Amino acid sequence: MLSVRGLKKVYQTDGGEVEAVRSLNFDLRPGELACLVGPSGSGKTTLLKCISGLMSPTAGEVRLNGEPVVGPPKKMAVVFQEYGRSLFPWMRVRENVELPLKNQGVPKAERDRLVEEALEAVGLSHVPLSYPWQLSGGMQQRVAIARAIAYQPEVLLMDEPFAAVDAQTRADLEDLIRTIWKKLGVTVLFVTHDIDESVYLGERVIILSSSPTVVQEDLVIDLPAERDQLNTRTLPRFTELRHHVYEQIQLAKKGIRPAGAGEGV
Ligand SMILES: Nc1ncnc2c1ncn2[C@@H]1O[C@H](COP(=O)(O)OP(=O)(O)OP(=O)(O)O)[C@@H](O)[C@H]1O
Repeated sequence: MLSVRGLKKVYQTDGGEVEAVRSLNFDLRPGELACLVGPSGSGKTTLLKCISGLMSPTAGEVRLNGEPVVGPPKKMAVVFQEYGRSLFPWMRVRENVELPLKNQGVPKAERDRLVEEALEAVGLSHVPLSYPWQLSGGMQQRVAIARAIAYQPEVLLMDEPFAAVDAQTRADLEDLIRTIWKKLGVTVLFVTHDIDESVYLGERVIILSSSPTVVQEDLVIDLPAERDQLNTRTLPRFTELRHHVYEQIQLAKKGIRPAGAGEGV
């Protein structure tokens, strides 16, 4: 469904060229939930900007359902880390969720239904008339998630969406993402700094090398599909996978790449 081929991004700065991403190759199948981890500065945000069509790559391409991505695709939604800046403070919760649908020309009755369903899915049906600043950080991030899913995307990109919320809320939001993902069958690419989170959430973890970036490893997460915060995290296999991802990131930071890294799928 989503294909990244030979993706390269070089930024032009006053200090010269910065090669953020050298050559990235991977594919996401329809309905897959993949996490993306890598050392700080390895180009995760750069990659998401290229995938979402917000920025053009220097070379290579992104394809969605076979079509090259040259601008923001209709069937893609993005949730950013900074919920405080991504919601409009002068709009009520339901208006924030409704806005992209309005912009798309979705008729009023259908908008109402989609907004209601999305708020229900994230457990916020009781606060449609609140303003974002009247809600906790975790609730604001759930509004951002509701806005993304109301839009009925085929692909949901998430850029460290839970980095700014407390640990307990984070655990709840992780479970919310898995529930929504299963219910909607949406393809999710989830960027995180948190190794445990990547293993807990993903069916796959794509580990990036340090800059200039290639795929260090593309790891299948063979944990049971039914996951819960207590039992899954205490499984011996969870510990093994977490250990493995951690080790790869440490190697990536030292610039050590396993044989075959960067060759793609
Ligand atoms: N607009 C820009 N202009 C110049 N260089 C940039 C720009 N954006 C990012 N970079 C550089 O590209 C590299 C990758 O940055 P990017 O933000 O994509 O990494 P990241 O993996 O998301 O980082 P982090 O995990 O710290 O959020 C870094 O060296 C960064 O300094």
